[in-house]
Amino acid sequence: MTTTHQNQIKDHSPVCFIASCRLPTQWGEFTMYGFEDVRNRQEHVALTVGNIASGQAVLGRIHSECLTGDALFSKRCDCGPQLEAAMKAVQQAGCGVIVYLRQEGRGIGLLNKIRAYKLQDEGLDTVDANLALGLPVDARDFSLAKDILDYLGIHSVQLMTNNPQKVATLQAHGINVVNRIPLHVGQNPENQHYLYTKIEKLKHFTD
Ligand SMILES: Nc1nc2c(ncn2[C@@H]2O[C@H](COP(=O)(O)OP(=O)(O)OP(=O)(O)O)[C@@H](O)[C@H]2O)c(=O)[nH]1
Ligand SMILES: [Zn+2]
Repeated sequence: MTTTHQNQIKDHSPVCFIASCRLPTQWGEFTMYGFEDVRNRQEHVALTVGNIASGQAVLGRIHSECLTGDALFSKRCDCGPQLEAAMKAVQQAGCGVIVYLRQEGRGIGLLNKIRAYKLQDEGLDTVDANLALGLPVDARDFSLAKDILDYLGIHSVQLMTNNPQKVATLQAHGINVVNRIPLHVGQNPENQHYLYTKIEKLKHFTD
């Protein structure tokens, strides 16, 4: 199906709404909304529960794609357990949103992330591995999340994250982050150094 101009979220937005459906999961049912970034045909989704457009601050997470952690059970990171915890929390609250952005590997893509993982196997940390490849430490564009939240009628969130940059960037794009909810799950011996580097170099909250 081709994207039509009238699905565009806003005049200036590169994101188009395409379709929505039910998504039953082991934790309960979500509504899944599919979006397309017309610049690069990248596909993103949002999962919602309950009355998200009431004007109240909505419990939410902006999750970045991590094929290895979200789908392949990798212990190198904490992404899978964070996604699971966020989906459960939204279901328990009876209202909320998960915006799932397909910005794999902090935006460098899956194959570059594998290259970065190889350098980490040889001793570099998650930041220096990206730099050694001549790639940005973090190439994600959170403005897409703003456009998707706008489409859903959400202007204010209680954000589940440990990443101060994510909060700051969302605020800068006009999403009111009224509260940050720590999300410390999925620690294991394999991701100990990775989590340490996020705290030391990327200044993630330890709470
Ligand atoms: N380049 C690169 N990306 C990684 C690595 N490990 C995880 N990622 C990606 O990092 C993204 C998750 O970002 P994180 O920095 O772990 O956490 P965050 O989403 O910014 O912060 P939280 O909201 O607290 O989870 C996903 O896109 C993963 O694919 C790595 O070693 N190298
Ligand atoms: Zn991950």
